[in-house]
Amino acid sequence: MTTPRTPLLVGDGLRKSFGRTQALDGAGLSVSTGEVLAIMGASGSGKSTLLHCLAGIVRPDSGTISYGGADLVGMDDKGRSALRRNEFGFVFQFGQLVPELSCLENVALPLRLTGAKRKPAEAEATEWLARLEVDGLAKRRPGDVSGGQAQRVAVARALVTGPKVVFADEPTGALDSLSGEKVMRMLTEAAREAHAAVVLVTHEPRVAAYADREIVVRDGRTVDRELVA
Ligand SMILES: Nc1ncnc2c1ncn2[C@@H]1O[C@H](COP(=O)(O)OP(=O)(O)OP(=O)(O)O)[C@@H](O)[C@H]1O
Repeated sequence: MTTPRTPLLVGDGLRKSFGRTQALDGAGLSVSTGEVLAIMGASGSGKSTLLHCLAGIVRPDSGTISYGGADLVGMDDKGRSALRRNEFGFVFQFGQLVPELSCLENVALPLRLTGAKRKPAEAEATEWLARLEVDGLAKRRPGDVSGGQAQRVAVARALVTGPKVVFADEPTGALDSLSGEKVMRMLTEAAREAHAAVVLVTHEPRVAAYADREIVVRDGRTVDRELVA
């Protein structure tokens, strides 16, 4: 899993301020197809801002981001939304599932948004729920399942469109350690099988242990884990 591969997503010299707070001060990283990369660091160091920049959610003040050779910083909002919808998947800490929809409808939603008809979308969603071992919850609403189950539904939803990159921001942050381990194992196994890269923000070493490689963010700058004493 650690053989060198062609970088898929590369950020370099990224700077971003919110008012007088400098969240990023020259951060950079690269992730390759099929690679699981953990971004670690203390609270407020800039991890989420870095992930949001790389995912095309937040535009950096300066620096470059290349995705498959395309310039993500210079791309217009329409192009960035299309990329997020078609090429990226997202798993956040909590609250990402639509409460009014069933778990099945939640997983089918990204496919529906890309124009798929209800039946094939739900058939695909059913397969993903089964892979994440939550197919028994298909008809339930997110509010009626456990936190760990909801995160596995969220992982199914992130992967259902066959994304090239999955961005996961503290995906186990609201879970007990046992449920967290299960979510991480399933997320990384499913992503590896699908040859998707994973960019994972976490402050927990146990969670980062599922990654192929770790980088650390300190005061808005990135350092390779191997170089950190
Ligand atoms: N939308 C925003 N508006 C104002 N300040 C922000 C915003 N987003 C981030 N910041 C600030 O930028 C800095 C970096 O925040 P960021 O969320 O990226 O850090 P983090 O390492 O992910 O933190 P945590 O582990 O606590 O989630 C912090 O000082 C934060 O308060």
